[in-house]
Amino acid sequence: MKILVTAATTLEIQPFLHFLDQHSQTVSAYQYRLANCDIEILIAGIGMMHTAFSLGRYLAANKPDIAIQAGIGGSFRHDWELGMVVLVAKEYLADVGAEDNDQFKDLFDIQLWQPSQPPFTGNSLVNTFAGLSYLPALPTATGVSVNLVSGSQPTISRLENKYAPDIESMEGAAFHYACLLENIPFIQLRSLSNYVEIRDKSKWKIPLAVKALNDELVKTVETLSGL
Ligand SMILES: O=C(O)c1cccc(C(=O)CC[C@H]2O[C@@H](n3cnc4c(=O)[nH]cnc43)[C@H](O)[C@@H]2O)c1
Repeated sequence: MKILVTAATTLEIQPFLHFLDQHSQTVSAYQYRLANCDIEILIAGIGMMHTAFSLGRYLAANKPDIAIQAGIGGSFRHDWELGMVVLVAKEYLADVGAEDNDQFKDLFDIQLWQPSQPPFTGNSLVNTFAGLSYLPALPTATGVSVNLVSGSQPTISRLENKYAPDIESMEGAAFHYACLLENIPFIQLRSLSNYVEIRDKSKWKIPLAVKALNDELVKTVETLSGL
């Protein structure tokens, strides 16, 4: 089995890379052999443009049996604790569109995209989890992907009213889009590093989120590898 693990930054999956260095055979840079699995790492960069380009280039030359995106993200849900890990079931592109005075309209609203045009289901990018031999038992979440991290009450309310999101990231939608178009079974794991609120970096819990994310990533890859 060939597994692709992709992240925006090395920092987010550093403990997983350490695990691979200790427990697998290194084939070449960012390529490992663990039990009966080939594992490739793709550090795609922050944001949807970087993710789409990196993944598009990778998937043009490779066909993994499963792709896993691992990253930290912001939570709209204040009843969810920071450090919790979720499985993202659907993604919205939440800041691509047009402003109409004080209203935001996405590309479906202004009919530049049609609902359910491939690979969308309605106006979202849905993971049916088809073709996966294992699915981590985690809470599922609805994600919004943005270019501009939300940090004002009007923006947060707009996103909550329009998409009812649980979490926010800067890459999830690009990952879903690429995997759906290429028919690659996929899993997006996100751990909650912060709440989506007026920006206060001092409240972020990045080390906690990275540890929880990587514990889950190791478990997932070990299970997929039959360990
Ligand atoms: O300094 C900032 O204001 C800032 C804002 C968002 C993210 C960062 C990062 O350093 C991490 C980038 C990475 O993290 C994901 N992420 C984490 N929290 C959020 C969020 O609340 N909204 C959107 N993205 C988030 C994101 O996917 C990036 O890859 C710094």
